[in-house]
Formats: sequence, C-alpha cells, structure tokens
Amino acid sequence: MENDDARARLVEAGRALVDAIGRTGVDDAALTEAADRLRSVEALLRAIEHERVPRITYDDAVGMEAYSWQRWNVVLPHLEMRFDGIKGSAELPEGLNELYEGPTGLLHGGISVVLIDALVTSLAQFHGLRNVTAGLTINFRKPTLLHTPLTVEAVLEEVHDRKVIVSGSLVSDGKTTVEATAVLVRVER
Ligand SMILES: CCCCCCCC/C=C\CCCCCCCC(=O)SCCNC(=O)CCNC(=O)[C@H](O)C(C)(C)COP(=O)(O)OP(=O)(O)OC[C@H]1O[C@@H](n2cnc3c(N)ncnc32)[C@H](O)[C@@H]1OP(=O)(O)O
Repeated sequence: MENDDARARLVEAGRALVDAIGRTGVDDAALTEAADRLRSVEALLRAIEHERVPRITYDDAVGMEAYSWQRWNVVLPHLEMRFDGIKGSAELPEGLNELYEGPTGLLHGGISVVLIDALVTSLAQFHGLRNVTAGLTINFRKPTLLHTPLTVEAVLEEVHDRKVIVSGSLVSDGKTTVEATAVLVRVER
C-alpha cells in the first residue's frame, strides 16, 4: 500500500522537474541524457499504474469542509479548498509562475478560469449538488501578476430545481482581478 508522504515527495519532485524542463538552458547532450534518464524513471513508475489519477471523487466531496484539489496531479496547480456555509475559498500563497504565463508577466486567463471553475463546482458539491458547468461568464477586470499570492473565492448565490448559480473571483494580492458567474446544472451521475 502506497503512503501519502512518499507520493507527496514524488509529486513535489515532479513539479520541480516540470519547472526545470521549462527553464533549462543546458546543451543538447545534456538534454538527451536527461530525456533518457527520465524514460527510465517513467518505466519505474509504470510498473504498477492506476487507470485514473487518484483524486477525491465528487461523491466523497459532498459535505467535506476541506478538499485537496489536484494534489497528485503535477500538470495542474494544487489547491487546498475550504468551505464554510455558502462560501468557499482556496489560497495559492506563492501565486503561479511562468509555466502558467499568458501575456508577458501575467497569468493566462484560462488558468484563472480553471481555478475559479474548480472552486465554484466544488462548493456546489460540498452542498450535495452534483453538477456540471453549463455556463460561465468571465470578466477579467485587472491583470493577474505571476508570483503574487492568489485567493480564489466562491459564493453560492441561488439554488433552483436543477440550476445552481455560483459567483467566483480571483483575488491577487488583495485586488479582485477576475470575476465570474457560473450556471451549474445538477446531474444524476
Ligand atoms: C486538464 C488541463 C486543463 C488546462 C486548461 C487550461 C485552459 C482552460 C481554459 C478555460 C477553462 C474553462 C473550464 C470551464 C468548464 C469546466 C467544468 C467542467 O469541465 S464540467 C464539463 C463541461 N460541461 C459539460 O460538459 C456540460 C455539457 N452540457 C450538458 O451536459 C447539458 O447541456 C446539461 C446537463 C448542462 C443540461 O442539459 P439537460 O438536457 O440535462 O437539461 P436542460 O433542460 O438543457 O437544462 C436544465 C436547466 O438548466 C438551464 N441551463 C442549461 N444550460 C444553461 C446555460 N448555459 N445557461 C443558463 N441556464 C442553462 C436550462 O435552461 C434548464 O433550466 P430550467 O430547469 O428549465 O429552469
């Protein structure tokens, strides 16, 4: 049975590796050697593999006051979400880096949207409303800087028969940079 600490170490090393791959300036010989070594690490890991990336399922998430989103996924930022009544929030204390850059020096808008969408849908899930995003309105009010503390916020605004309205925002260093309204529709499974 794998243990969480060992997996956390691996994921931390993986995130550092992804950053290093993005930034490296070493010569072709070193790039080739690195690629070969990574292939052997890949083989080590693939000895036993899950079909899906382990994560908390929607069903498990119902009523959970804290939720660790994409903890084991090096491709996406890890968010520790917290829910309190109709409100949800998540912090990225160091912000995001150049791997998530859109315009020079700024966070890509699609990434802002992923962060907000993850929180608004999870807030609805916390309330037992199993849902998919049917509509999403986004306003990018101010540029979101890289390497700047980020807070994602969500508020459950309206619950109808099948439709749930949740507002969301991204706050960068105390300033709201992105505002969103999500229309979530309840689904059976
Ligand atoms: C991995 C790496 C990623 C990196 C990416 C970087 C860049 C990313 C950039 C940007 C990211 C943005 C990410 C946003 C999305 C993320 C969340 C998801 O992934 S969720 C999956 C996507 N969503 C779907 O697949 C739903 C597809 N749609 C459906 O399945 C159906 O349309 C469904 C279930 C939503 C509704 O269909 P029905 O036939 O069951 O029901 P009907 O009658 O149409 O709607 C029910 C009620 O909801 C209202 N409704 C439906 N859609 C609406 C809408 N768009 N706006 C307002 N109301 C709507 C209707 O008017 C109706 O309301 P009344 O009950 O009559 O009052």
